[in-house]
Amino acid sequence: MSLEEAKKCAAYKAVDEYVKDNTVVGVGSGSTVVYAVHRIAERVKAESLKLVCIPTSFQARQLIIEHGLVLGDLECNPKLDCAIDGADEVDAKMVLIKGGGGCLLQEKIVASCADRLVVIADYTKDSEKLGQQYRKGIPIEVAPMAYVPIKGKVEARYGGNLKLRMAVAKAGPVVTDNGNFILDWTFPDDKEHDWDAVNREIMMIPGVVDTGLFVGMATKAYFGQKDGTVTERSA
Ligand SMILES: O=C[C@H](O)[C@H](O)[C@H](O)COP(=O)(O)O
Repeated sequence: MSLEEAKKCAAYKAVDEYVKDNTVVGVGSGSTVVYAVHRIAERVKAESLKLVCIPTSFQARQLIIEHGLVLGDLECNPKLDCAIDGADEVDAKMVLIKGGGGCLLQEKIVASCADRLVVIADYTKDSEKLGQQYRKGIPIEVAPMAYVPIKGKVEARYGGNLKLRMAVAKAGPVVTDNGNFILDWTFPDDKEHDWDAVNREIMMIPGVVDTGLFVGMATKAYFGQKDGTVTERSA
């Protein structure tokens, strides 16, 4: 079974178990979420579900519109029943790295408004420790004018290396949906990190908009496996 099939199995299971009638659902970003939106649309049609979908990115907004789902926002729907989102890595304590696709800020805001954050991923995201499989580092969204001082401060405090994420089909850096830059922090993996404390400290640096560390947010994770089964982890 392909990696895409594994993503699909996890996404379908999460949608089937968590999306209920008359609820407000957060729609995450990335490649795995595409399968979740397909499944939500199938169920809305088959079961006449009444849902309002809150996007976490331009991509998610497009997916909601393309599938004919009801698009909402936090202004009208500040409380969500659940948010379904992908992750770049999930550790044994359900700490997540997110933002590989640059969408961490809106994802974290939407997840913080949801009763539950449900993660959907394939088996390559399931790790004992962060950094075990995802080697691109922890994304940190920053105000463009502050990227050099932030890089220096995080490297001086924690070590490792922060790299400005560069665009692929554009000259210069990636600019997020919110007009910011992303620094990818490859952190030293020779020691244990208290990710809650690290996240709080980095968030205090002026110019840091948010980090891709999601600590104490996810309540459930579904990992699609090579054989088509889905394993689960709860917080
Ligand atoms: O910025 C992107 C998001 O945090 C994604 O949810 C994350 O990168 C996982 O994406 P994918 O499902 O494509 O692996």
